Amino acid sequence: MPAENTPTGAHAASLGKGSPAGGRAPQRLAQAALRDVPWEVGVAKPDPAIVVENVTRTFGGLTAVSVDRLEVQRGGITGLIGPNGAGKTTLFNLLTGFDQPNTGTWSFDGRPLGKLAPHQVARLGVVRTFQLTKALSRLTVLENMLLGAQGQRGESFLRALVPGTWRSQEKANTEKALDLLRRFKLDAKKDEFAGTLSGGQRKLLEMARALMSDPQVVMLDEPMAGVNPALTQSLLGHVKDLREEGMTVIFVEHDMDVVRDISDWVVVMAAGRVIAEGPPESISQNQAVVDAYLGAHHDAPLTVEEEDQVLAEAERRIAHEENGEVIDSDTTTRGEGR
Ligand SMILES: Nc1ncnc2c1ncn2[C@@H]1O[C@H](COP(=O)(O)OP(=O)(O)OP(=O)(O)O)[C@@H](O)[C@H]1O
Repeated sequence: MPAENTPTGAHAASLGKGSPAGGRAPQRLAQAALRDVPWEVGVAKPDPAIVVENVTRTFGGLTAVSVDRLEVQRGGITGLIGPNGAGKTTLFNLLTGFDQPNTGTWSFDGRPLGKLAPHQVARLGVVRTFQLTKALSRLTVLENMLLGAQGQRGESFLRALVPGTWRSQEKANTEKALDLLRRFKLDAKKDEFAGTLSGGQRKLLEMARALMSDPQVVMLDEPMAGVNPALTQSLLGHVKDLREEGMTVIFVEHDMDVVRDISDWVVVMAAGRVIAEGPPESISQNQAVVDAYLGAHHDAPLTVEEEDQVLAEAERRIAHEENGEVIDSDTTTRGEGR
């Protein structure tokens, strides 16, 4: 059932955006559009922004992604869930040009996106953030934002950093960056090095930076991971705001409470495949999902081996984060951001 509350919270109100057609809140529009869609894998959506067909990606003998068909409804928030190694990040990498598939096609608004580089995909309106944030430690927060202004004239950020050579476009970019930093409450940090930000603030910067290119589709890879509870609420509000502004949001998340809270539709992956999709309330009723994911994650206590795995994974992630802090150029390559 659609929520009764109009989701124009403090965040949305602060944006001063008008309400969409018919005065109905986007959450209700997205949920209404999806209300009669059957809970079936690969099902057609009334107004798909993204359509994925027969996309496979293997690494050696491992099939990381094998998606026959997936449509993502425009203007809604789609949660992408699944156990570790299900292929969620690889699918993000493929859809945004950071990796190339073995087979398959995908499109945004009917335009094929295959074989495009990430910046070309971004110019067409599809951007993503990374699980491990890619804020560049040795640039200031504002400079990081200017790097996000892709697809616009005078885009060389180096030029934008040299006083006296700013063009109107770069001035506009700076104003836009400052507006976004205010919105994400990072304006006071604009001249600080991104490396001094907390993990949560980096997530905010990552999201703010993604918005510099005026995207229509925003793909967020674990936007809440590692963020303290106070900032989680703020991040959740910002994700809802993207929908308020008419954007299509796809996000990867492990926390089912978060998924239930903000998703209009949930897609479940396991072993590279989509094994279920439907509104959030359909997911916990789905036996395949319970078997592949929820049961394994939430019901059974961890075995000693599983605990060791969790600890090893945590150590790996911390090591990555520490490495991430010394990244000094935006040289994203295949498979990065995992
Ligand atoms: N560059 C790579 N080289 C080799 N194997 C890879 C590479 N990238 C991903 N894989 C493998 O592909 C599978 C899917 O990984 P992926 O990171 O997409 O899963 P995920 O669902 O995002 O997992 P998590 O929730 O842990 O982030 C995993 O088995 C992973 O080890």
